[in-house]
Amino acid sequence: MDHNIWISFPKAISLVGYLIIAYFIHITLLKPTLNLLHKIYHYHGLHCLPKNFLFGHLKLLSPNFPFPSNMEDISRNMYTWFEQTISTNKDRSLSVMWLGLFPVIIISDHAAVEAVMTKTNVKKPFFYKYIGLKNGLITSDPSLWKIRRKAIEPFFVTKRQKHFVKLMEQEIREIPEKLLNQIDKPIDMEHLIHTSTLRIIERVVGSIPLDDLKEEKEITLDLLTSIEQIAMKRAMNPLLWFDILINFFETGKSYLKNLERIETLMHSYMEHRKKVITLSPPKQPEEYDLVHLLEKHTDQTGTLEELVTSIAAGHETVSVSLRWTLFSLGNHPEIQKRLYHEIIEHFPGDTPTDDFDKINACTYLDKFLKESLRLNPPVHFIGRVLDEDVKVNGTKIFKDTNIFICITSTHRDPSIYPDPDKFDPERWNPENSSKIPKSAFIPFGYGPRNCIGYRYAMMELKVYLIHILRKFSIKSTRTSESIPLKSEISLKPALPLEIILTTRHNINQEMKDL
Ligand code: HEM
Repeated sequence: MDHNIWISFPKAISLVGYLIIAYFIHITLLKPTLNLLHKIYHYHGLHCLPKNFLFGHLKLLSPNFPFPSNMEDISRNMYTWFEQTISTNKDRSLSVMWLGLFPVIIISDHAAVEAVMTKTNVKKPFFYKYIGLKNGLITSDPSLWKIRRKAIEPFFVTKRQKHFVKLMEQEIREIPEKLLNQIDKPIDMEHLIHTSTLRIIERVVGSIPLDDLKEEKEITLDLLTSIEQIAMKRAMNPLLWFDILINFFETGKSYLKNLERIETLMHSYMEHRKKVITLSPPKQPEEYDLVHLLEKHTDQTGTLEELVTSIAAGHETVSVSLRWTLFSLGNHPEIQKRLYHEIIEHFPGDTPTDDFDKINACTYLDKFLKESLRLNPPVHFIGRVLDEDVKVNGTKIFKDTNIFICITSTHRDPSIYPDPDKFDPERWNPENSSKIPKSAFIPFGYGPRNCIGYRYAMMELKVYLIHILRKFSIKSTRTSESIPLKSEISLKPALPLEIILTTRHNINQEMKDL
């Protein structure tokens, strides 16, 4: 009897071992494979561009696949892919992007946006992590996101915008002066605006004086641009999805090095900030920067994550929007004239533009900017992964599916925006705008994970426009339609947005000219 027990014990041990291995295989291999097969079967009937059975749309997006392609090709193809997919989907039902065998569901209809983007427990798709923002607000998972969002939200409330606008004014009032040697010839203000928006956000969130650390700021711009581009390259090539493999590619190596360099830079910004604050500590509560606030709620790692997130999210988006708004003005002299009138009525001569309430009284400026953000949203698609199944336009989207919301398409829905390609600020008159569903205008996202900096962004755009427009009249060298677009993480013009600035010597003369 005893003998039998001793024989069955090792057997029992091996049985448990087999069960553990079987469970492990089930969890790591079998379950995900079955889930994937189920999704492939479920989504294969949805609208999509012609695809390869195994590689899906990867060759369309990344022409050298399986080898890394040139970034310019990927970003242009990506935009073209979106355009063709949406334009061939007449009823705005769901579409699919097939990254190999992996489906990404594309939505654009405002009802679908409402169904997906109002969910709170959302994760971001896998490729967001390539942007290098770690657990910063944009990329963090729901549990950490809730804590950090609650902590950071007070920093961006309206009361603080009144202080931000004063800081913005300090930088932006210098811009017309800097442009004086560039008048009467075609220019793209990309570098000037890009540097300037970075200087402001670093001043606002990290107390870095506008003129300090010039070299570091230039390097930051280059590094963030390069990381954004490689992130897109990684997303479009499954071989680059694995951290372990990117080390075998030159771009992968330089990407990792760039991430390290950004971290080092953030440390040096923090060091510099310490010195600045010791020399001149903030006097009023509104002068406290974001780092002050973060230090109360998180450790040094968390503070750095949020610092780099707000710097990355808070300069390029504003910069691209501003370039588009100036370019659009240069193509619409009538709109420019009306805006100019409004601006000089509220801010004649060199009146400082740091009066929050007066800026908000410029209602046409607000409508004009909304129209510009509708037609040229700097972020043209955003991603979601839901933790529950959701029914969208009659089709079930399973939990854990990658979903892209295509903002450019949401903003050109003809049933919401008649004559959608027309640049028409009048759409935003109260009697018209009251008919536009909130989920149909989403340049700053929608729902709980919307843009935390949207008031800041709108205010900054307004201050820039007031300063530039009251000093210069603007003509564009091309039409908006002739500018090809490319899709990196943000949507960018693939050609310079050239404008010609002319000094407004004399207001009366200018009125006649316009
Ligand atoms: C015109 C300028 C801007 C545009 C078009 C824009 C657009 C967006 C969009 C579409 C999202 C949602 C992303 C998603 O759901 O995945 C977002 C999120 C975010 N934006 Fe902006 N943004 C702008 C300016 C700013 C500025 C100035 C800041 C900071 C000062 C900022 C900080 C953030 C942050 C931290 C998030 C993540 C919010 C969260 O998940 O809780 N953005 N932005």
